[in-house]
Amino acid sequence: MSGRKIVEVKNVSFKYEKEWVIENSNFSLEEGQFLGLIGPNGSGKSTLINLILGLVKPDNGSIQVFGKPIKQFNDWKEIGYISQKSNSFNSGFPASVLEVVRSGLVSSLGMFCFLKQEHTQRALEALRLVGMEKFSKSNIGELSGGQQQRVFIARALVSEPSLIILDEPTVGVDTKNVNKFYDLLNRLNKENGVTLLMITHDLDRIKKYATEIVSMKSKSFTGLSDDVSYITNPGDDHKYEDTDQLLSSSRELNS
Ligand SMILES: Nc1ncnc2c1ncn2[C@@H]1O[C@H](COP(=O)(O)OP(=O)(O)OP(=O)(O)O)[C@@H](O)[C@H]1O
Repeated sequence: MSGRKIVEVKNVSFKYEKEWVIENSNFSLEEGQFLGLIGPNGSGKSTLINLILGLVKPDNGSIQVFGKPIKQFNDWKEIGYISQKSNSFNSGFPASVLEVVRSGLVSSLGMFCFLKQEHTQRALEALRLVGMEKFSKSNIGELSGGQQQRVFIARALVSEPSLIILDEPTVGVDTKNVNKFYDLLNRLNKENGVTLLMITHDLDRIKKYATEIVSMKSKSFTGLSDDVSYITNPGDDHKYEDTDQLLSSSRELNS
């Protein structure tokens, strides 16, 4: 790992309405990490992602992405995003796997560009990386949830991002395919050097694969990275029973 910070959240506070969702918190992500973000429902994990993607603005504090203040950052093709809703096409959805993957080029090429043979080749290469090349002509809705998620990884990969952010991507995916999906993420991280930030409730698997685990707690983050501030709140009613156990056992990850 290079140690280069590609996301840096400093002293950030954020509220949608009256109540703070994130309060005076710090978080950072380094190039090459596979960072698992865990925490109870409603603790603010997706909100952190929305802040990093610039979809909502912090009330206080600063956010830097790839070394730039988020307001100045515009190289969005560097970041791929996969949500939990990606894998829910029904069988009638009228797009082929190849079309779905090629649509991932829109952010780098612009809405009205003409797709060329070269773009099709890039899409096929991304499908090959996720082991889905032979499904390129299939209708996306005909695939299983797990296969659809692999296609969405390919769609995120086609613009060659340095960072992929995943928000509970395995919801609704069967166990066998979840295992394959984690293996794929591991390969992308280790062999292709893609940095990963993944929200998950799957403590067992994330413990096995992540290089770093950060937990949302008390509107803030706790974790094992030196860069993540550890802030506790004795009045915390957001208890995540497995978190402490997970964190203590995952110390081995970094030792
Ligand atoms: N658009 C919104 N407007 C108002 N409140 C919101 C909005 N989105 C989320 N919240 C609230 O902000 C808090 C944090 O929500 P968030 O979705 O970030 O949590 P989470 O940790 O991702 O939860 P989950 O694990 O259930 O996905 C919750 O109390 C939620 O109800």
